[in-house]
Amino acid sequence: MITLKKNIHLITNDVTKQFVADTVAAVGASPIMSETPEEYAAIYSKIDAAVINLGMVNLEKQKVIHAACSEAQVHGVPLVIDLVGIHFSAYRKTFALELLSQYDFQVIKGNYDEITVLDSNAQFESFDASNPIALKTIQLISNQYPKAIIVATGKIDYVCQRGHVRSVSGGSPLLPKVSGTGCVLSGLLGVCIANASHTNPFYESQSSNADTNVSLMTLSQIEDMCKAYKSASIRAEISSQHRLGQFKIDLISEISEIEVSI
Ligand SMILES: Nc1ncnc2c1ncn2[C@@H]1O[C@H](COP(=O)(O)OP(=O)(O)OP(=O)(O)O)[C@@H](O)[C@H]1O
Ligand SMILES: Cc1ncsc1CCO
Repeated sequence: MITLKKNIHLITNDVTKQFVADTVAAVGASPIMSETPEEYAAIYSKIDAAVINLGMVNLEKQKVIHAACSEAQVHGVPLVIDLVGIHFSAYRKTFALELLSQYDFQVIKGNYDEITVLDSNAQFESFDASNPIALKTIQLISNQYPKAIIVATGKIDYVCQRGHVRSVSGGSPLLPKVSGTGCVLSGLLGVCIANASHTNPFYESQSSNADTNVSLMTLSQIEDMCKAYKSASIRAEISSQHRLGQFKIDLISEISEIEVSI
């Protein structure tokens, strides 16, 4: 396996900026955290993937995110969106749906509650990601966004595109006890999609009749990243002897051992 040095633009929330930047750097990519649209034309000519995290949006940030997504589409840069907290407010949900209707995201990621919001018929009202999402629901959502790979995280991660679902189980129960471990995964999915786009003609053509096999190859790469992250968390749990603060530190070290396949 080869790891390429990729530039990843990350717009994330204030709670997780450091954690996400550290883990993207840990797998050998370069995090770029700019929230200055004036430099996006220059930056996006050198970017390999962008990750948009909705954790702390406000009007100003909405403009920043629109500028980034527009520039990404101009330069053919693959986009990941992390739907942090969209089940909590109509404001955030409306903005998320606006982005999803205006831009093509290669990966749409959220915990069960966040992803379920994309199904207008869903009735979930639970606070955390402990409710197993119905497979039917995620398949339905993935059919609504056929160009995207849907990643619904929790005790089991579901990775889905056009009705093809892969499930990834395992992982440390300490993961949901550390704030930002979902944001970290979306950063890593950005690295993954940056490497996939390097060898994957799907992203060059962006045609609606893209070869299904190529698309499934990317689905497998995303699945592998989810698995690698869960495995890293188990190793961190063991080395930290279940001590939560130490677990977070050890998780960064274990993430640095992940090799990104291309
Ligand atoms: N009970 C669990 N057991 C094992 N792994 C879990 C469990 N819950 C979540 N995870 C894993 O933790 C990571 C974060 O998932 P989670 O669904 O908690 O994200 P999140 O709510 O988006 O987190 P945050 O918003 O704090 O970044 C994922 O890799 C997921 O697989
Ligand atoms: C944005 C945000 N709000 C509460 S915790 C957190 C970071 C994990 O998403």
